[in-house]
Amino acid sequence: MSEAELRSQLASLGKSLFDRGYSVGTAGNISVRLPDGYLMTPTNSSLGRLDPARISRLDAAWRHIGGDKPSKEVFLHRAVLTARPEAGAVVHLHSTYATAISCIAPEGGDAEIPPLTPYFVMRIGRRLPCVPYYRPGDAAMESDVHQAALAAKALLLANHGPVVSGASLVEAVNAAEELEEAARLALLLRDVPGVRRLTHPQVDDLLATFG
Ligand SMILES: O=C(CO)COP(=O)(O)O
Ligand SMILES: [Zn+2]
Repeated sequence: MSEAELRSQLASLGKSLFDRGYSVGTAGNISVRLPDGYLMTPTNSSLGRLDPARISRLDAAWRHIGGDKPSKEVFLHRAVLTARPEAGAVVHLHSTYATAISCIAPEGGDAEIPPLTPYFVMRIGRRLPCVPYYRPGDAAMESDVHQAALAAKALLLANHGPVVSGASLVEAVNAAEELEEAARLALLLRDVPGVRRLTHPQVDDLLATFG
């Protein structure tokens, strides 16, 4: 896809996420890898009202070279995109249920989202690390996020929200939506007795087929 096409896809997917309540106010940010740099949502912008022409442009060294000032979470996106060379995009949201899980999960450990349905396993995988709390935009988070991203496609920022990567922008958005649904199911069924999880062989089969 051309840069112009990616800019308009970013604006329309941002609006779609916003319109369905995955992001409120100016929460969340999205980055897309280009052959010679990155696109990033501008800081303090609503995902629902992105102007394709004003989306921030960074060069291959992550310097701001065009558009509005980039998200304060540049370090977060850089940590994930450098850890995962196959990733083409990163979506960070404050979506309600995944954020709720980020307030329960052990800092520095893995979030307990049971494998209840195939699509969570297919889109996110086996692990969901929870990076210890940092102030939004704190450059000090980069190393912890990088470590977590080496081990998993998606992670949680403690008491903040989910960060999801994908091979393309569409795949990252799909995975972020799937994570939100899995988090919602996990909380809905948290204290319900007799919940059936996918078995280890079922999870292995999904990862071997779609992983
Ligand atoms: O989600 C956010 C901070 O974590 C939003 O920050 P920005 O508006 O700088 O992208
Ligand atoms: Zn945030």
